Amino acid sequence: MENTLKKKDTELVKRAMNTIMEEHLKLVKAIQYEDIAPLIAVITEAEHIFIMGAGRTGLMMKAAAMRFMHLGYKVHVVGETTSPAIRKGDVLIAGSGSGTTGGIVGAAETAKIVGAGVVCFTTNMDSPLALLANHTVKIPAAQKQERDEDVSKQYAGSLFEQSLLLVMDALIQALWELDGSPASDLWKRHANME
Ligand SMILES: O=P(O)(O)OC[C@H]1O[C@](O)(CO)[C@@H](O)[C@@H]1O
Repeated sequence: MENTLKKKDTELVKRAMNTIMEEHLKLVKAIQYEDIAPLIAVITEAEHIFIMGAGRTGLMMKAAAMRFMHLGYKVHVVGETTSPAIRKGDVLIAGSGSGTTGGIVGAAETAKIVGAGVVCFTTNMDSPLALLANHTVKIPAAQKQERDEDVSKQYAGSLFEQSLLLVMDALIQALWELDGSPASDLWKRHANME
């Protein structure tokens, strides 16, 4: 009996993983990579990179911020105590599935006022954040309150949040390839106090 249950649960988890992977395989084909390409110049030319996102979206953005630091960029996570003022010549990179999260839209407005660039990753091209941004990358995933099983069977913004990390990592991988530094150089920047 116990073994049958374990087998059933194993199959359940395996099926869930397949569902997620199938959603990603479909999503990566729908991404407009031409919209991501200009970000290579935007990021390499920025004096400081400011990273922002809320909730789970914010956790993915923080993971990307860490890699930008490993690559040697001057990067700040908006809201952290050591994050300075954004200025002209800097860029704000914001992730928001809905594109309506108040603090992020407010930060994008501030960035625009001082003359900094704004990049956003969102599912919603008509959102206030997308309309404010200089560069908008559409992640073709479900919005957090959209229950369209054809787009995603996962809860809320999960597909968006996972894809955001993958897209940011693809961008970071491309930046690393262009940079050409050996992994040992990046490794020196890893935190040695954790
Ligand atoms: O990606 P959005 O739409 O800005 O939402 C931010 C976050 O808000 C939440 O709804 C609650 O924290 C999360 O699910 C999501 O990651």
